[in-house]
Amino acid sequence: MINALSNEALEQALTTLNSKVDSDKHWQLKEGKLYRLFKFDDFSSAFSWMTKMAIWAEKQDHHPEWFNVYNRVEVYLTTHDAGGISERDFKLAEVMNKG
Ligand SMILES: C[C@H](O)[C@H](O)[C@H]1CNC2=NC(N)=NC(=O)C2=N1
Repeated sequence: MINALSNEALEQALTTLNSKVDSDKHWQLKEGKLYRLFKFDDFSSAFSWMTKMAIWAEKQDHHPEWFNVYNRVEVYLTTHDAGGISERDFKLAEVMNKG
């Protein structure tokens, strides 16, 4: 079992995550989930990134909710088991930022 982060811990973790990257790479809270838009050069680049992330996600048993159209991937992270956003979502967000 894993706990959802408190609002305070969530804001703190979000600030730390975003402090490492430029503002076009920032995550935000949307619909109660950790959200970021990723943009790639083309579909091939987007999909190869998704494939790499999918393999990592499967190994961790923690999976993204995502929507791909051509070179754009919208990612929403949440932890159903915790009923909110947990450390696992922030770990996955870090991995996704690195690509
Ligand atoms: C049974 C299995 O461990 C769970 O359903 C896992 C699978 N992947 C998951 N992915 C995400 N994002 N959140 C979860 O709570 C979750 N739970």
